[in-house]
Amino acid sequence: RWFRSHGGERRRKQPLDRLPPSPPALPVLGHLHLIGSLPHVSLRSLAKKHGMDDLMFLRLGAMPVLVVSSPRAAEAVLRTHDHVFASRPQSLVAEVVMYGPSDVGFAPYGDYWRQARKLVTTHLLSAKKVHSFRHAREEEVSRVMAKIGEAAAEGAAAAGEAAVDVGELLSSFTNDLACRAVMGASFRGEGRNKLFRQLVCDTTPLLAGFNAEELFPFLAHFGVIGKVVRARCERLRRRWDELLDRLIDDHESNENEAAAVASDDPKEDDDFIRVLLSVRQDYGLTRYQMKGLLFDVFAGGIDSISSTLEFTMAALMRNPRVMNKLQAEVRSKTPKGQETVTEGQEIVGEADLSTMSYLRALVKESLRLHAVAPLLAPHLSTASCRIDIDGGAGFVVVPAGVRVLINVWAMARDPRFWEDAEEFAPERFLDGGSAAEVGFKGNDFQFLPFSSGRRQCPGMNFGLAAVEVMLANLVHRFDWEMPPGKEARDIDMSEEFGLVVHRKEKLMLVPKLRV
Ligand code: HEM
Repeated sequence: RWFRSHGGERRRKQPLDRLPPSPPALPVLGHLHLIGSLPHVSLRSLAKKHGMDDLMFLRLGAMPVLVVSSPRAAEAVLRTHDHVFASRPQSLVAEVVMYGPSDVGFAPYGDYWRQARKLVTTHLLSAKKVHSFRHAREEEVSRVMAKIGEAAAEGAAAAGEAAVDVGELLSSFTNDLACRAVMGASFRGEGRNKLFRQLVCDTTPLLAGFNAEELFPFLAHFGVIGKVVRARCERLRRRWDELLDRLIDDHESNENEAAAVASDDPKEDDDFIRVLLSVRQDYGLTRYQMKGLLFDVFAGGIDSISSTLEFTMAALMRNPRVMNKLQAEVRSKTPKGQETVTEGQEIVGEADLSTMSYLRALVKESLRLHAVAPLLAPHLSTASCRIDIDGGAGFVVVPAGVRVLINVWAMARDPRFWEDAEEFAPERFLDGGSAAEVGFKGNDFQFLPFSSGRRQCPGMNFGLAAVEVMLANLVHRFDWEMPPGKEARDIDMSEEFGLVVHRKEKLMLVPKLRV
């Protein structure tokens, strides 16, 4: 229905329910054949090619999709009409693996999500709670520094070059950090950290979106695909249950803990399971819901931090000018002999980071060019919504039940909003720079690595604290070189799409102890 009669006896034609513009589509597939292995890149090209710079309406198989490609359209969706677009598409994977879903990330917009999110932001991921984990973070950083130190010493002793797999080191660091936050210092016992790491690796490919059963839901209901996916999800769910139930049981059966939980409000440095046990009654939490909330820490927190760190190290290697400036800042602000000593290692402590403005600008620049969630997580419209981004001239109507992909990657590289958009130049975020006022909080819609509005990442403080302290230490203690025969300018920055985008190629670097 494009037109309806309007205005009584004199029938004038008025536009009605004008969907956002759409490129030509094929039967059955819709626009699916136009999406390559990196959907954010394909969607940017498609929007450009057809001049659909703000909003574009697609059909991927049976799935209606709204693509948002400009800051003003993002503002309309994430701020003006946030309440309409704050839900999540439901899927078999979310239902089976995420307990309902009972986690925050995949829960549909509504009372449960509101309560769960309040719990998580108040008790698990608040700035105060993140600060209380600073010693734990410093200890985990010290362990990584010790490992790299050994590799550097081996390389020096053999007069050779001992390259380390930077991604492997960093993902084991963030996995251990998440385990420690969830279950406390005992997380290495029985190799629990390794079990979680394996489980996260096996689960994340299923969460990437664009699964066949979501694109063609009739397959999930009637076909063999549905059965296969369900069986796979149920196997994973059993493994999550086994690990999480054991941890919760251990916490519950510890007599001291039980007493503390019964009598006290959560304490500052309590691990997440203890916190959840202590607020369980206030929030009326079931065990399934507790497990759902813990799931988010592993699904949301591990890869996002390690991938950010790995892309940043790769970008630093390709830009020696920036690396030198960062090292100069970190080293001058934490001179030798004034490091924090943790676990026998001299490290840059978190207290030293507050004056490192170049470090903060660098993290912003890295997340601008390498947002680890380039399309955010998919949003879903829960009602029909009239969007007016053109001051009255160009309103469109988005129906209920449409999946929304916000291409923050494209906006962060758009020359209309950034000076020298493809340049890696942290200076733009420093005082006097062209993006000096642009921050992480979601008020600048051309820069949304943590999103904006109701569904904005609640783990931002947790994530940034880990990224900053690790980066500062990686460049403080070591100089980094390429393995023999390789040039830094040849480091391939290609990505692999998923719930979190990863580097396609391993980053192998040679650490040299700073002299
Ligand atoms: C550098 C690190 C991180 C980045 C760049 C990042 C980015 C994001 C993004 C882009 C979203 C989607 C927002 C949307 O759909 O509008 C998100 C959601 C979320 N993140 Fe993060 N994140 C990071 C770290 C973390 C950490 C450490 C945790 C938890 C420990 C976490 C927990 C979550 C949760 C629970 C959601 C879902 C929120 C909701 O649906 O209400 N994130 N994150």
